[in-house]
This record gives sequence, C-alpha cells and structure tokens, in this order.
Amino acid sequence: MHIHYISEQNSILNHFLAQLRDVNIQKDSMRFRKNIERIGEIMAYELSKILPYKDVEVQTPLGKKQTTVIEDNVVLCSILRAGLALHTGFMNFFDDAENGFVSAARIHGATEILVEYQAAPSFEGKHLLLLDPMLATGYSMVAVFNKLIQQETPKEIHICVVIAAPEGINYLKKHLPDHVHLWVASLDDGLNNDKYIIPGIGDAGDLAYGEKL
Ligand SMILES: O=P(O)(O)OC[C@H]1O[C@H](OP(=O)(O)OP(=O)(O)O)[C@H](O)[C@@H]1O
Ligand SMILES: O=c1cc[nH]c(=O)[nH]1
Ligand SMILES: [Mg+2]
Repeated sequence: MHIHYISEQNSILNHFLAQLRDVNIQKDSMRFRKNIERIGEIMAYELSKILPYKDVEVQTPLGKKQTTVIEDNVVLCSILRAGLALHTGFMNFFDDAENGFVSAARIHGATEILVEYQAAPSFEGKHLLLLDPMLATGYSMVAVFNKLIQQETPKEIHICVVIAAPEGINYLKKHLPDHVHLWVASLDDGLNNDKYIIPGIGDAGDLAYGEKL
C-alpha cells in the first residue's frame, strides 16, 4: 500500500485538525462539519498532485495558453454517515466527479460491519476515491471495499481518511491490494477497548450529525 501522510509539514491543516479534536470547539457541530469539509479540500488538493494530466489549450480574452487538466474521470465514494462532510470537501475541488454512497454500521461491539445501502456509479477505468474521516480497526473500510470492488476494476484506488489508528492501517495492508493508495491527515496512537481512536476526536458521525438511537 502507498501511504501518504499529509500533516508531516506544518500547514493550516493543523489548525483544522486541532479544532476537530478540541472537546469544547467540537461541540459546535457546524464548525465540526466545516472543518472536516476543509480538510477534505486540502486532501483533494494534495491527491490532485499525483493524478494524470493532459495538455489543453485555453483561449483567454487576449490570447491562447497551453496548460494541463486532470485526464481521467474521478468517482468520489463516501461511507455513511461520517463521510458526508468529507465528501463535500472533495466535491468542492473535483467539480466533475461522479458520486457514490455506501452505508457501514459497526455492530457487535464494532467487531462486525453491516454494509447495506449502496448507490454508486460504474468506476471501471476511473479513479476511485473512498472517503471516511475515521480509520479505527479498518473493518468498515475493508467491508465497503470488498462490496464495491466485486466486478469492476478502477484505474486507481485512493482511500482518504482524516484520523487513522495504526491498527486500521495494518488491517488495510493485510486485506487490500498493494497498489491501493492511503491518504492520512493525522496518525494517532491506537484504539481503546471500545475500538475508538485514541486520542482521536470521539464519534465523528455523532459530532457531525447528532447522536443516534
Ligand atoms: O475502522 P472501523 O473500526 O470500522 O471504524 C471506522 C468507522 O466508524 C465510523 O462510522 P460509524 O460506524 O460510527 O458510523 P456513523 O458514521 O454512522 O456514525 C467511521 O466513520 C468509520 O466508518
Ligand atoms: O474513534 C472512532 C472510531 C470509529 N468511529 C468514530 O467515529 N470514531
Ligand atoms: Mg459513528
């Protein structure tokens, strides 16, 4: 697996991550969603640097300019619920991307994943970006991956997460093909007994959208 850690160099990304983690600031759910969205924009920008580009000529009011634009189709596919705000951030930068949504629920003490709802376009020959703010055990990501990648072959697969635990990264390394890219905004220490990331941010879905029954 190709792993890209994007917060190794100090940048404004650290401000957004600090606010996500701060137990007082994160109570403002609008700011929490906005920070996930802004991190999605930064991740989209970083990822855009390794996509293939093609030459184009643009007509300006005063002349012609040779430049480049992204060559291939991009499909953004996020995991419900917590992936939604991250999805918006990526969509803000990948204007023409197609979009997919898959549900994943942690059940039986987060040891099993229930994948039910799926609405996604074809990603044959396209760049598939799988989005979820949290990579804890990695079970949700692998379950969604296995459901999506049954018959189609994307050109490239990029998994984009905001906070990752080492356990989740190791699980992905073991269960996903070597050619997959993993983008991580921040690497944390590990998991607690409830399989929450430590120090993490808490429950991303609840913080963004409210507690569920
Ligand atoms: O790596 P894992 O151990 O599988 O945990 C990560 C999953 O947990 C969170 O979703 P959650 O199940 O809380 O659903 P929600 O987004 O509806 O809150 C998160 O958004 C991931 O999908
Ligand atoms: O720490 C965690 C782990 C899984 N899901 C979350 O929202 N937070
Ligand atoms: Mg949740």
